[in-house]
Amino acid sequence: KPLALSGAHVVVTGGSSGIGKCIAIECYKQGAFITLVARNEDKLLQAKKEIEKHSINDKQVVLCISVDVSQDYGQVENVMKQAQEKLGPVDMLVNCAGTSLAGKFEDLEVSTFERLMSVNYLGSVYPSRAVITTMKERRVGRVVFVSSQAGQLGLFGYTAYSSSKFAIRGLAEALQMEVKPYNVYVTVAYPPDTDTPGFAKENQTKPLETRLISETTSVCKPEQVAKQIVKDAVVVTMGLFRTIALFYLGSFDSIVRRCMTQKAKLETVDKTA
Ligand SMILES: NC(=O)C1=CN([C@@H]2O[C@H](COP(=O)(O)OP(=O)(O)OC[C@H]3O[C@@H](n4cnc5c(N)ncnc54)[C@H](OP(=O)(O)O)[C@@H]3O)[C@@H](O)[C@H]2O)C=CC1
Ligand SMILES: CCCCCCCCCCCCCCCC(=O)[C@@H](N)CO
Repeated sequence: KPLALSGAHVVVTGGSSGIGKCIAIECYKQGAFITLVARNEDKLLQAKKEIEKHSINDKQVVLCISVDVSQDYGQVENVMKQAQEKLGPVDMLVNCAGTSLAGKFEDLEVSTFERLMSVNYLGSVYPSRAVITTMKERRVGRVVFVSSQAGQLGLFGYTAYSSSKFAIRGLAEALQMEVKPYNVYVTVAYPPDTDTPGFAKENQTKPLETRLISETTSVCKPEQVAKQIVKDAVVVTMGLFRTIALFYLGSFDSIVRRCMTQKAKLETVDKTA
């Protein structure tokens, strides 16, 4: 049941920096083939070099693809095709590309709401949409979404960021119900503040209140956060805090499975008719 990372093709969006880069290293250390997706080519090449230091055999490859995951679905679909031609079908997709900007609601530009929703939300939809069909067909796959603690709690200064991270949760939970009968598993990570270049940049925009709220918890190391995310994706366990939801989800899952069998039956009837 756990996904074997050895020889697996893992795509990491946002894999050139911070948490994403550490996720790529973690998977590479376990023998995976990696595709890094981000915009800046220099940062991509730099990260590739760093990841390659952790190789465990001489067949392993790190492929770099420069694309904006939030701009155009066709573009994202194309680069996913390229990656699959080179390294085979994607076994695990990690949607880690994301960005943050804090500020009071009335101080944030309207364009910031649009940008964060595009990058954090649509930037997770597009790559996932591009690989899910093959995953379902192969009955193999893991899709990882990186939300945030601010994707569980709406916090001062995060009106634009939190909402984009809440959106990811809705997407992930609905998608999980669709793909579970195909042995494809969806996980969502809700990391706390983590010491990355993105975090340093975010800190320059934080209002005092946001900073004080953040300072009530400690800052994690990206290596540590990445390790947990990879572990949760490889060995999927249902979050038990959703005890009440479990009953409902279980019965909904059986509806989905029933429809799947029903459809399969109809298709055989069609073919034999
Ligand atoms: N650090 C933290 O405190 C926390 C972070 N998170 C989330 O974790 C994820 C990673 O964060 P972190 O490591 O801090 O971020 P970094 O800013 O350090 O790295 C972000 C990565 O995403 C890429 N990226 C950004 N925008 C795009 C885009 N439009 N298209 C393609 N790639 C893009 C960047 O490369 P490039 O700019 O070249 O495109 C880079 O590789 C984010 O989703 C963030 O919201 C969640 C909780 C806490
Ligand atoms: C059930 C959940 C319990 C949570 C405990 C509450 C602690 C809140 C402290 C502030 C957390 C802010 C996180 C934002 C991290 C982030 O995504 C940005 N840093 C990205 O750059």
